[in-house]
Amino acid sequence: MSEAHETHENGVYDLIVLGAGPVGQNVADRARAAGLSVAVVERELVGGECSYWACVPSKALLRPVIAASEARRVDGARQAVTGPLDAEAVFARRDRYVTEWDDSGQALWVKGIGADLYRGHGRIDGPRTVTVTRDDGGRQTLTARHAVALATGSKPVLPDVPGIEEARPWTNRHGTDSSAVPARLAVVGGGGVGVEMATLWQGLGSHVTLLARRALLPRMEPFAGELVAQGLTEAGADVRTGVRVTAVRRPDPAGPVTLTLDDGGELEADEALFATGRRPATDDLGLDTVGLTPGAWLDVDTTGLVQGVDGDWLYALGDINHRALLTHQGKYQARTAGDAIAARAAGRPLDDGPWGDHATTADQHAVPQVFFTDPEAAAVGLSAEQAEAAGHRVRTVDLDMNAAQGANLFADGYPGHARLVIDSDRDVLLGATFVGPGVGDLLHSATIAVVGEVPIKRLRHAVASFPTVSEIWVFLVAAARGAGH
Ligand SMILES: Cc1cc2nc3c(=O)[nH]c(=O)nc-3n(C[C@H](O)[C@H](O)[C@H](O)COP(=O)(O)OP(=O)(O)OC[C@H]3O[C@@H](n4cnc5c(N)ncnc54)[C@H](O)[C@@H]3O)c2cc1C
Ligand SMILES: NC(=O)c1ccc[n+]([C@@H]2O[C@H](COP(=O)([O-])OP(=O)(O)OC[C@H]3O[C@@H](n4cnc5c(N)ncnc54)[C@H](O)[C@@H]3O)[C@@H](O)[C@H]2O)c1
Repeated sequence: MSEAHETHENGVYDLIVLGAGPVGQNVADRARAAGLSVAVVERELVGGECSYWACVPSKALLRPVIAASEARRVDGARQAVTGPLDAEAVFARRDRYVTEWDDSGQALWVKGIGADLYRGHGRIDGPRTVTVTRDDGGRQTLTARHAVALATGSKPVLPDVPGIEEARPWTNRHGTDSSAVPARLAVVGGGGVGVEMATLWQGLGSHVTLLARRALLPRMEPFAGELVAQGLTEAGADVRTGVRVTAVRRPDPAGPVTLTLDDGGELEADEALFATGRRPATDDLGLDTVGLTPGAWLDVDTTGLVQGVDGDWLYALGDINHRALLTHQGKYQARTAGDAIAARAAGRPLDDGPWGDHATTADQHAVPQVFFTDPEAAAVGLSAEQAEAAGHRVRTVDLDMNAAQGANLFADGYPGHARLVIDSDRDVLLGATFVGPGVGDLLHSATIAVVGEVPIKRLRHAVASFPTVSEIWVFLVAAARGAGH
């Protein structure tokens, strides 16, 4: 295998990675560990959207909101948490986690794994060829011996309604990098970004109105969105479902923004944050030079190879393949593809059957997700509706979380609910959903049960410690097996 420094001068690498978000970094790391030479191309900040305008700043900002709320759920601690959050201190905490939007540490990490970092906009220019255009207009051509991995992520979508551009709406960018609390914030969209942003800004002192076309968190079990809506309402937010925004206006650039709604009403706010979905960052990637459609999500096989491109050299990992717009799932795809690229480069056979080393089988069966709302909503695998739609014969087991004494000790009046979705034919879990304070850290137990296809009968022997929130498993499994077990 060639070393990076040998190839640097002529721009030839075993692997070229476009995008240095968490996904690009992981595929680079895995390929370097296997001895391949790697170039990483990044046009903005090394670390990507996740590090600077998505996962990391949102969770850095949300944690103080949730921590204060959790304290208020515990008698004795509640009396000590009386005032509002110190917003300035919360923003300072966020600034530390995003290293003041300075990526030099992450750039050093890329160099530390022995990859070469190219700063600029990367575009494919025919098979195995990438051009990098720097901010100063300078261009460089790189050639890949074995593979090019696209990991350029996604961008927010704004609805096509009159006045939207002039109204200067917030997206996830201002929603995570602002250091001022708007007195009134309209949040449009009831998916993950919408509910987390509503929780966060309401917690920091805004009066939030959340507008959603449908129920909140529509891809989860219905009770998840219902309990999250209830939590937001109790925190003082105005949650309105079944409503659409038809126009936006901000006549005075320094004044408020007004949203026109399809129920005939209007809503005035100081800022409007649109969390109305994502599109792939593939519009300016040179996809047309290899027969693909610019701006489209990229369809990949289980190893991450883009379908419809000859020669087994082009991979698309993370958000842009639309399998699961989640950092952890993208990193899993990146580790898998990095190993597959190394195996293909060395002429080794692939282990790409279900659950093999070179297969992203979990993308289909066991994607875990935690929304850091109050209460938290956590799910893995299929909801009951999704399992039935997929043709499984299913039964469900439902319990309020306060069936576990550990939950009550964790939070007085613990608000929460759990559901297991069980394959009636094989008696294994297809999915699990937990809603309640702190359930995010309960989720991995369910992920292991789903991935491991652990029979419900065997799960009886997975004893949860008393008195933890995890004890809900004991009651769920007992209910799943029926009386007498
Ligand atoms: C508000 C918010 C909160 C979220 N919270 C979570 C969470 O808690 N947990 C979770 O798992 N997921 C979360 N997500 C989703 C998560 O952010 C994405 O799934 C993740 O960032 C995808 O990683 P990626 O590496 O594919 O893309 P990105 O992180 O978007 O990185 C892509 C990189 O590619 C670069 N790039 C793009 N085009 C080019 C080009 N032509 N040339 C060179 N470089 C290019 C970009 O500058 C960027 O640095 C959240 C998303 C949002 C919006
Ligand atoms: N903690 C986490 O894991 C986390 C947090 C935030 C986001 N994410 C991920 O990031 C991705 C993007 O999240 P998102 O919330 O931006 O997208 P999303 O697609 O999950 O939700 C967008 C919502 O906006 C609604 N919508 C679309 N157009 C609309 C319009 N014109 N008016 C009103 N509503 C409209 C949709 O019905 C949908 O409910 C998701 O896959 C999400 O899972 C993850």
